[in-house]
Amino acid sequence: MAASGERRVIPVADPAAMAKAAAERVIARLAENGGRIAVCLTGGSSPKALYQLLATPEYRGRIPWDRVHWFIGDERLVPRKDPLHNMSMARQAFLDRCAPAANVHPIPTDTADLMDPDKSAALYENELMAFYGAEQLDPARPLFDLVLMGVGPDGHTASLFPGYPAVEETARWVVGVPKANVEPFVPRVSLTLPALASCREMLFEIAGPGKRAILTRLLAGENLPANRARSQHETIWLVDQAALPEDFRG
Ligand SMILES: O=C1O[C@H](COP(=O)(O)O)[C@@H](O)[C@H](O)[C@H]1O
Repeated sequence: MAASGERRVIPVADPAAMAKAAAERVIARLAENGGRIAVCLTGGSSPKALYQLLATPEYRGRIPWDRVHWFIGDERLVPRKDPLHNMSMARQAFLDRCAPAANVHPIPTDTADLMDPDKSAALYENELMAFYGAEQLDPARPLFDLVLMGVGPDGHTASLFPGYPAVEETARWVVGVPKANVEPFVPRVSLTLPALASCREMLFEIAGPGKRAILTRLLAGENLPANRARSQHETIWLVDQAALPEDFRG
């Protein structure tokens, strides 16, 4: 196991192998906790194959669904039916078929007065604090058993974009992200680095040739949000061959 704050890069062949490797890590991490389990999901395209795999007979029976609670690391303030809605993607891929409805914890986005990122963030922060049972994170008792993450082409992770204040937040668990340098942009809500770090494992999935340029910068140590997102315990980057820069290929 990697020491606190360290990151381990695990190369995999392709997106299918990545989904399988990620699914095995999910199962192993869930098996370590005999009580109530908290998983923070991610949006984007990268985790979809993993989510679909978790609903297959091979994996479905290995997950203690009644004990696992599913949160989301960031959300766009769009209606639930919008394809950009991160939790809806996870619901369609596996949660709606497998998880008890009460164990799915979406960021609220679906009423007109909640289309305000700060309001939505405050509500989700309250929900997380109520679930955790405290308003301060205790390093000895992580908020999440597992946090899944992805990397955007500019080095953002969750909805923590380079150069925007949300990346520097140290007190809040969840913040509104009213703007960022992406087009088209819709207001977002994101867990902060301290909240995401409060986990036993942070697992990134990074795949495809479109990720190679940003991965080269990240592996060179550039100060970007995805490089600053580290678990207090174990941080794993699953990277497929197409995304891996030449220097790191075996
Ligand atoms: O904007 C987002 O992008 C990142 C990366 O997404 P991917 O499609 O490149 O995998 C994702 O982690 C985040 O949840 C999402 O809101």
